[in-house]
Amino acid sequence: MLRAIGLTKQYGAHTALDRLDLDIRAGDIYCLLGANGAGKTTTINLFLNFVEPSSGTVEINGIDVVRHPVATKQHVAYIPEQVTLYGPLSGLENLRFFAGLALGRELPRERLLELMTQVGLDHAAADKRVSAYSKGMRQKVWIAVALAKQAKALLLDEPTSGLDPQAASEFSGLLRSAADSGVAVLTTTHDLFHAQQTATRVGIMKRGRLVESLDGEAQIARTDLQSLYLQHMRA
Ligand SMILES: Nc1ncnc2c1ncn2[C@@H]1O[C@H](COP(=O)(O)OP(=O)(O)OP(=O)(O)O)[C@@H](O)[C@H]1O
Repeated sequence: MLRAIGLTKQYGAHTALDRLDLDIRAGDIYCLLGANGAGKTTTINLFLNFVEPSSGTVEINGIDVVRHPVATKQHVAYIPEQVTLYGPLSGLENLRFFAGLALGRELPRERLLELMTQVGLDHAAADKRVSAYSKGMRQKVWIAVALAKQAKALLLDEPTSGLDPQAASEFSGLLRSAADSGVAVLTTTHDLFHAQQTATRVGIMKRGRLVESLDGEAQIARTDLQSLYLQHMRA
């Protein structure tokens, strides 16, 4: 679903991403780890066509992102670190607006409420102004937009930064249910605990290169992720 082949991004003489190969399938939750500047956000930005590759290929659902940027965007939802919503509007009104933009049609209130409930926002919360929402609640609205859009792939940049442990755990649950319904998830994170709890696959990046891959929950569960991570950072 999310595929990178020899994906490389140069900024002048600096190689931000160096021949990345990734194949993230429906149902995967792929957590990309790495120090500041390792190339994680660059990877997400390439999938979103925010930047163009210097070489290599990037595909969503088998479609080339560079050649068909509009078609590929229909299959993907993106949740940035800082979620932008309209503060004076309620969560439900925000969902109506952003889901409407994504779908090109307005969803009825019952469907919007159903989506809000699905992401753990009850009717009272749905009708509250977003300016009173916590970061976790704001992210839930974006997950609801992704569900409304029936996105096949979900891209997230450091989604748990600034979330308290309970909100982060709820967020993990939402990612897992999205993956269980066949969504391919790619998320960057510095939160090793979140990765260990949530991922079905883990990649560790260093200076633009993927230096470690863990495949499957069993392998992740028996790995001391922190030791492995620090070992790579020290090497
Ligand atoms: N627009 C740009 N122009 C020049 N260099 C850039 C640009 N964007 C990113 N870089 C460089 O590319 C490298 C990778 O950056 P990237 O943002 O992908 O790292 P990251 O792993 O997401 O880091 P962080 O954890 O801090 O978010 C860094 O050295 C960064 O300075």
